[in-house]
Amino acid sequence: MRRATSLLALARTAHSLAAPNSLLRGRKMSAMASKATVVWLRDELRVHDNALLAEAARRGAPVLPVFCLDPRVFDASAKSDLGSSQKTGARRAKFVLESLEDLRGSLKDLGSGLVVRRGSPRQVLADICEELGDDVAIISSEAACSEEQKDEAAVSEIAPLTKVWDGTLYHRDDLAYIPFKDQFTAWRTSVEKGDTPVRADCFARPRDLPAPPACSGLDDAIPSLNDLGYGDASVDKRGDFFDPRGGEAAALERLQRYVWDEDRLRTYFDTRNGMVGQGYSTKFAPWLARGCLSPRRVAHECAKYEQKRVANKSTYWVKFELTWRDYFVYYAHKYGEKLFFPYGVKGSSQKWRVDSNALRAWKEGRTGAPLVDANMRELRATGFMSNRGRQNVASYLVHDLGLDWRLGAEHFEELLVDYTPESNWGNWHAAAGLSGGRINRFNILKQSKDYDADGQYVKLWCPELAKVPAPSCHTPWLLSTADKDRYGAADYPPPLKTLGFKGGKPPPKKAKGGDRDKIKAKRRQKSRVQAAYL
Ligand SMILES: Cc1cc2nc3c(=O)[nH]c(=O)nc-3n(C[C@H](O)[C@H](O)[C@H](O)COP(=O)(O)OP(=O)(O)OC[C@H]3O[C@@H](n4cnc5c(N)ncnc54)[C@H](O)[C@@H]3O)c2cc1C
Repeated sequence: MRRATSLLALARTAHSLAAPNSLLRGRKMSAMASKATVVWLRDELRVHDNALLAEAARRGAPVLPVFCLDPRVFDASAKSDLGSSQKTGARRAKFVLESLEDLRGSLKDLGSGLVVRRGSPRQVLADICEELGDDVAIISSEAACSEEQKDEAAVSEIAPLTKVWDGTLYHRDDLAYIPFKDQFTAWRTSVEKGDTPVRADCFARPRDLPAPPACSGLDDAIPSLNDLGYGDASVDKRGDFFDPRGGEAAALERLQRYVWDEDRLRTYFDTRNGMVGQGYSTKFAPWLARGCLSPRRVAHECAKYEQKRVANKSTYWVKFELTWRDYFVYYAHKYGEKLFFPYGVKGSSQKWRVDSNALRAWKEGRTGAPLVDANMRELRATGFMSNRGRQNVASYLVHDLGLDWRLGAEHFEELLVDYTPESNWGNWHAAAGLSGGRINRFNILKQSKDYDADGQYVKLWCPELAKVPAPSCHTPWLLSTADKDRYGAADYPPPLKTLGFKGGKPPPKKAKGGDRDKIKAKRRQKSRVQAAYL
């Protein structure tokens, strides 16, 4: 049942018209009667199904789309909050610049344009409003995370700011009467049982847009990677994860290729836990993250596929995964700044260790745990890691090494091309057991056996292990020195943490007599067997 007609929903669709203030004095603050509408774009870099452009076009006044390259985010020297990583790595910066080029082309085709300027949103938008004169209104999406919300508050001081909902599979207004439940399954079930629709009326790609008002910057070149201080952004091709090009055009090509040309949607459920190659999962995430692709567009494509080819568990499961994505958006909305607190939303009492050597080894893929190292090396070399990999390396950092999860989250924030604050920090919360749910401590050896039995993945990213036969490539510390030399594995690092033993520690050497000792000996034997994979 659709809930958009509820009073609460109506109140929300009426938008939040923030009180204007002093930066532009004397301006008549009426959004509907404004002379021009500035569309402040962040992660909505597309023209299909774009709620911001639809709202601006509806108003009829000249429309000026603007993107701010904020040096606190898009600059090689910008640091993460804890200072442990870059705020945005080179590959994501490149992806954003490509997306902006693509969007500018599409907007021009619609009779519009795009201003891209360096500076904080407050500064850039104040300058633009000053230039445009009186009666300017601004439209943005409604951010879930605190940094972006602070920007919104600053921008609302400049001119009337209307925030519209954009970017989720399920529209917030349709969920108005479904209380957000902290556990994913409970929340998803309530959404599905409530028969919440994915809105069928995706905003159509507009045929044209009101022409932009005269404004400097409409024809200026978009800054280059070099201008932002970045160097090399190349991608290692070993993973066969094509170098993802930013922009809506590339996003729609990927959708076409994955769903129709290669017919992979049919088997997604069975392949999604893979780690090698471009086709085991959709790889939609980089485009979804920057809003080059709308999740509703993906859901509608899946529905079309179900009608034309087949409807099965796989075709449902992509929508299921997009529900995870929504869950973290709503989770971030619910918990605000707590998303970034060390002890999470429930005040966990876990103590985190500080060990810069261990952290460096994890980041560089030198922990001596092959599955972890292979994944961390792939991330560093490509800007991508499979979901299976992310779960494992996060669990290893938090539960095996006991290090502060926020340092892991910041490293991901730097490197992931598909980074979003909601999905990244939310998933790290889940990995660190901070959201009140079951704590998933992954057994790295079991995971290696289950998902990389032939060692293909580990050998791809850890060339030192390329000649070690499976399953020993997952437990190189058990090889004799002679075997290490024979297989060329002598340079592979020793393990930071012994895997395969309960609690990560080898059993004590001296056994005492009696029944209890027999049981302990049996457990030890089991652990060794697990370690050796027999
Ligand atoms: C520690 C950790 C950090 C992560 N950080 C991010 C992040 O910054 N950005 C991001 O988009 N995803 C993140 N994920 C979720 C997930 O790993 C990626 O979305 C997925 O691997 C991207 O590949 P894909 O597009 O091929 O996904 P598919 O398996 O094809 O899934 C389809 C889409 O569903 C969504 N999705 C799937 N799983 C999740 C999930 N667990 N949480 C949220 N959305 C999901 C994504 O939008 C994805 O593109 C993280 C997961 C973990 C464990």
